[in-house]
Amino acid sequence: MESRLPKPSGLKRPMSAIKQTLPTDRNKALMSNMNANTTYSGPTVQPLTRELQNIPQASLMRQGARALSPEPRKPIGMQNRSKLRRSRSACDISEIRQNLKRIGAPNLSTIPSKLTRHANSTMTANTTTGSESTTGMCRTARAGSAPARRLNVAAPAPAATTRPLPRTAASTNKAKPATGTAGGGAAAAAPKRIAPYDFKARFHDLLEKHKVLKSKYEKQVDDMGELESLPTQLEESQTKLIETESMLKHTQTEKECLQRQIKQQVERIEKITSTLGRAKDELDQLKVVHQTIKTDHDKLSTEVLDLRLRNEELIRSNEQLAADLSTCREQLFQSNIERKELHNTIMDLRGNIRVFCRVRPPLDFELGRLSCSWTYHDEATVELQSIDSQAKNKMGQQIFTFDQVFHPNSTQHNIFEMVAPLIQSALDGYNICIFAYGQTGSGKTYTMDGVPDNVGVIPRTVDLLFDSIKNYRNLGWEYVIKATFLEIYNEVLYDLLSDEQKEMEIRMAKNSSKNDIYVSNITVETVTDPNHLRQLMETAKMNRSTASTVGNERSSRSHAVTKLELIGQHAEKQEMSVGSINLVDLAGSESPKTSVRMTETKNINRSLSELTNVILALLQKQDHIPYRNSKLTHLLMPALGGNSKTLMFINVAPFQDCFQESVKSLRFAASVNSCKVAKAKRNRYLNNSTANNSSCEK
Ligand SMILES: Nc1ncnc2c1ncn2[C@@H]1O[C@H](COP(=O)(O)OP(=O)(O)OP(=O)(O)O)[C@@H](O)[C@H]1O
Repeated sequence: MESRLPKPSGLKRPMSAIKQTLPTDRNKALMSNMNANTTYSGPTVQPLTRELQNIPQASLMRQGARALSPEPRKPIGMQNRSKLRRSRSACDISEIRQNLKRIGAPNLSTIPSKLTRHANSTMTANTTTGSESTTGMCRTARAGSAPARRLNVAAPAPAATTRPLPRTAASTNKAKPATGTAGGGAAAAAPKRIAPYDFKARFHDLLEKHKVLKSKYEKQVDDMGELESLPTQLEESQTKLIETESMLKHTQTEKECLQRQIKQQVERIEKITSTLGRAKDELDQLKVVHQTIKTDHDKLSTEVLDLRLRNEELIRSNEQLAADLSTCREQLFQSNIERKELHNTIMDLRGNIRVFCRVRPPLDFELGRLSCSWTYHDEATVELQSIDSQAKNKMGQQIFTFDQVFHPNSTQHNIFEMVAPLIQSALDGYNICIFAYGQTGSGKTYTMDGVPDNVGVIPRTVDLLFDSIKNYRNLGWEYVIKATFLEIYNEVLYDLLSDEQKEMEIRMAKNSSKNDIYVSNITVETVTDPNHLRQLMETAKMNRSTASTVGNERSSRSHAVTKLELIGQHAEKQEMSVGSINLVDLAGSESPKTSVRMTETKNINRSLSELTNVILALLQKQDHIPYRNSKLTHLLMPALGGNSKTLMFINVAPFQDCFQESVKSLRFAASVNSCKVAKAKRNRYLNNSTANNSSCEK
């Protein structure tokens, strides 16, 4: 086939000037600049890419021209051939890649492997063809394999060691005969130079190169994409860096905080250590104390054992004593009953109505008043004489005998000594009535109430009652005291513990002996202690009607009756004892001639007169005793009628001007003293029977 192509000899080798302008060289220069700047800033292979893009186009153009134009081709100019020569071989690509590796472009690391793969595939594909290009590509691959392996190393290798020498090899091969076998496998694998006229071979060669370069280009494009993502990665890295810095700051803050805490903990540990030291010292001391206590404990344990033995002996002894005590108690109870019987027998022998006469002393402001002549023959007999001779002749010698006579020097204590046995009888279940009778200003209230610094019968009775109750408690008796305070003024009853105006009547108690009476609507207070009773007495005293009289500015113009009911129970013996004490402060008797309150005086004198009549009727043992003729006698009926022990104080003033009234009172008292009253009965109830439905023991 005749070819109109110029002969190969006509082809000229590329000029060195052209070679100097190869993109490879430009890339080398660029890479060296980049290495100098130590920074890689993006797609440094752009010029190479543009030229590489031109290669296939030129190749296609030539192919197209060849395919489309059967006409003889235009002679390829020198420039075209130099361009062909300037087209990059695989060695050039390896050189570029090495440069990229030197600048540390991490995304180009895949190039050698692809090159290697491409070279291998090319070698495999061209093994069958056995063309020179295959050998050349293998050389290229081998030349690029070392840098390819080194691309995976982080630090770029020196350019001298990694720089491939494709053209040198090519020139060496070109200098040496292609058929030489002395070089062994390397010489045999040297690329066979394509004849300049073998356009087909060259075309294939170029095609292969194009494929390689195209794949390289694609790889570069991929790498470019990856490189383009570097700013984003950089931003992310910066963001991460900022976050890391903030975390670092936070960590430093936490670290400082932890250091402070550590410091505090260290101080605390030091404190605890010192405290522990002190505690250890204390522990040592306590151990010593413990040892001492343990020794004492051992001693005490021994003593306890002895004491237990002693206690057992005492328990046995105590049981024996308890049995003896029980026997003694029984004997004491029986003895107490006998004592009560004997005591009350004595009281009976002394008389159920006893009369005590008391002559009061003149007061300091009364020393100028004339006194009668008083002669105290013995403790029971008193003689009274008027100092007026005319009256003395008329009245004669006045001698009176009573159960007891108290002269002006007698004290409140002397008086109460004689009263106390009666109070004891009240606790034994008897009704007691104590009243004071006498002229106004004679000392009745003084005897019954006394003055604050020298109390009379009623306050002393209260004290004695509560003392006796304590003693009776030891004998098994428990007492309850109920108190009422009543006033009779102008024949009307008043409750001294109440301010209310209410209807009050003296009534007979149902289902009882005929002498038992009670007052309706009266306030009954249960007294728990002496002070409580004194408060009640004070209230009653304040409520009591008083009015001034000629004889006494504080003279009471009414009868005051204080009643104390004593209810005792013996749980073991199931016995009950109910006694009462009536303490009566009578209104003073007064002559109507000297009185300025006639109505009061009339009522007072009438009630006192009725009291005299009742006592005389009792003395004469009349069938009818006029108790109901006055409120006073009606109220005192249980006390006068028999089931009672009555004590009457006759109070007299020592003065001459009181002589007539004194004689009158003393005569009345003497008549009462001679009155015989039936034997008193003890209110004793057995087996929890009540006072109202059981019969009294006689
Ligand atoms: N034994 C006494 N020792 C000292 N002073 C007494 C004695 N008896 C009475 N007095 C005093 O005499 C005065 C009159 O006594 P008291 O008030 O007791 O008489 P009275 O009989 O109660 O009079 P009335 O009937 O008017 O109430 C009082 O100042 C009283 O302190």
